[in-house]
Formats: sequence, structure tokens, C-alpha cells
Amino acid sequence: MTAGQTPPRLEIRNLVRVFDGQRVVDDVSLTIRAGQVTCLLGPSGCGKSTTLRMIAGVEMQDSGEIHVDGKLICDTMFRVPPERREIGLMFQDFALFPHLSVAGNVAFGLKGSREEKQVRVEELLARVSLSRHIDSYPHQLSGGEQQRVALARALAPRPRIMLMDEPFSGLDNRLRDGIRDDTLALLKEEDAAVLLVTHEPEEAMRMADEIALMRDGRIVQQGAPYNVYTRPVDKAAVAFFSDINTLRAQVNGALAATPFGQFLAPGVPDGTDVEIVFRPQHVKLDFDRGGRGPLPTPSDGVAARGMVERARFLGSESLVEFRMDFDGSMLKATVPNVFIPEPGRVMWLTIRRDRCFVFPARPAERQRL
Ligand SMILES: Nc1ncnc2c1ncn2[C@@H]1O[C@H](COP(=O)(O)OP(=O)(O)OP(=O)(O)O)[C@@H](O)[C@H]1O
Repeated sequence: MTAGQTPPRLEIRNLVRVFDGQRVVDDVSLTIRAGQVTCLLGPSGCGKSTTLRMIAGVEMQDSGEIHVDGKLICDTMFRVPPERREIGLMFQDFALFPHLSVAGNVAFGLKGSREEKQVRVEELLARVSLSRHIDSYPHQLSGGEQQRVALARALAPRPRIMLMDEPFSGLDNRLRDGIRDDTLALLKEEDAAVLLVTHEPEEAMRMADEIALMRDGRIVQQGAPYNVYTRPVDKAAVAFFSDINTLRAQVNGALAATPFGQFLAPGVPDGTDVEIVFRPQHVKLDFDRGGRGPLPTPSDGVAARGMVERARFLGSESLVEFRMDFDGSMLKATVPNVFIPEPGRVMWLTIRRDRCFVFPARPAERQRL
């Protein structure tokens, strides 16, 4: 950090947590600035919640440090207790106090005079559009309303950091998008640094300024959602966000030859097996014209022929699966809108080359996320 620069609101350095001899959190480092939302995204069991619990102070790390606004709050020798960390918590099971009214719940963690508390409670309830429920009890509210009370309660003491663990997963699908957007707007207004844990890529894309992709206890990639999506570090990172197709090839002269033409593999030694990975939405389809397909182009390469095996309409797009002539493998293509060709129909496929990723092939057992 250079002189005069504000330290990040939250900084965790090299956190490690071992359970039963296994490093479930393995050298995790992150920084989050005030007003920034970072999503810790990864599959179940990869160590997201354990990371969050260490920051909250309810779990002790085996090594590593946690800093808030440039001050150490926890290492293996020194520990600020959870209640003095000025951290707001929100979990899937948001556990409102059933015997307290909405106002009582929101006021629960507040300090100050009665009047000060009342002003803050009213301000927050107005902000989450629940003023008319100020005297209601949790059981009188819908799931979405309870979730908004929980958010107001967590934000009431003006926490410097908000930790959210799958906070929307208990909600009805139809409610979820609206509540996510409202929550995001409120979090930004309150200027907290937010760490949100989720296993849903769409949620992370929607909420995050930055995504930290976690796998087997480690952060494997970190960056703005656009960058994580368009410049994935490996095949599993592509697959975490969408369906994928994979072609296999061997590199010769920094090129990997496939039935779709050659792909650049810069810096990859000759003889290396590579995988060319691409998403179904980047496959283009063409009709068969008397046994021929479209001519090769620099952007789409060479067309390869396949036969429709199955086609389904998914709502905003159609998914068509092809058995390819060149080796009998299956490839998937998505097409905007309704396109449901008959099984057995012959078509030509090309791939948007600027949307393909070339990775060295790995043994199958290491290809999990
Ligand atoms: N107290 C504990 N004792 C032993 N093992 C634990 C403990 N807490 C978590 N684990 C293990 O650590 C690993 C990581 O768990 P964690 O809850 O952090 O993952 P997660 O990514 O949050 O998963 P999920 O999304 O399912 O909650 C899991 O294998 C889990 O079984």
C-alpha cells in the first residue's frame, strides 16, 4: 500500500483451516473495499462458509491474518471477539427473534438513546418498504418480508463489513431477483464491504463487483464477473458458469488441429494434448446445402457436420444436441428462441473462435470443480 492510500475495509491474508487433517480453507487471501461486493463462489463443501465464519470470529483459523481498515483483528495469537468486530451477518436461515416485533428485531443490536434507535429503525424499515409492518411479528410476514427485516437488522448498527451466506436461497424464485436487486442497492448506500457466499453463478454475476472462485479450499480465480466469465483459468472454471463442449487435439507448431480447423495454442509445447473448450451459445448452426456446409471464415473456422440427436425448447433459448460425423461425439448448441429441428436432420456447426479456450488436457480425476 502506498502512502496516503486508504487501506481496504477487509483484508484476509493466507487463511488456513484444517479439519481432520484436511485443509478445507487453504491459503485464502482477499481484499474488499468499502462499498464493494465480493462473491465467494464455489461448489458445496469447498470451504466458503468456513472462510466466512473465520472472518466473523466464530471459527478460529489455524494460520493467517484478518485486518479491518488496516488494523489486525485476528491472527493465531490475537483475537478481537466476534461482537466487537462491527460485522453484520446474514444467513439463509435468517432467524428473526419470534418474540420480538419487527421494530424490536431491527433495534436489537443498536446502541444509543431510545430516540436514536427509533430514528434508525424507522429509516431502515422505510428503506426496505416495511414501515407498515413496524409492529408486526415475524410469523405475520412472508418469507421475502422476513428476509428484508433480517437485512435491516444486520445493517442497523452500520457494520463496516457484511457477511452473507446464501442469504437468498430460502426464497421463492420469483421473489429472489427483486430482493437481490433491492438488497444490493441498500448495501451500496450503506457503504459496507460485503462478502457474499453463494454456489450459484447467476447470483454472483448479478450481485458481485468481484467474484472469487473457490475450489477445494483455494481461490482459483478472482476478478470482475465479466473477466472471470470470459477469461476463465481452466476448464472447470468455464464449466462452473455454463454447459460446455470439449474437443481434444494435440499441439504441433503452436497449433491444435481439429475438424473445426486449427486453434492457436501459443506457448504450448509440441505433442501436448489440449482441450478446446467452448460454450453451447458460441456454436453457430447452418443448414445442409446438398451435402455442403458454409465456407471457412477466419472468425468461425471450418464447419463440421453433425446430426440432430435431440432438441428442446428451454424458454428463452433452444438446446440442440448433435452427434458429430467426425468421431460420433456429442456437441451442444443453444439457439435464441424456438428452434426444434427433427432428430436425424443434418446440419453444419461452426464455433466462434474468439470464444474458445485452449487448456492443456489433465487427467480425468483432476478435472473436477
Ligand atoms: N466443524 C467442522 N468439523 C469438521 N469438518 C468441517 C467442519 N466444518 C466444515 N467442515 C468441512 O469442511 C469442508 C468445507 O465446509 P464449508 O461449510 O466451509 O463449505 P461450503 O463451501 O460453505 O459448503 P456449503 O455451500 O455446502 O455450505 C466440508 O468438507 C465440511 O464437511
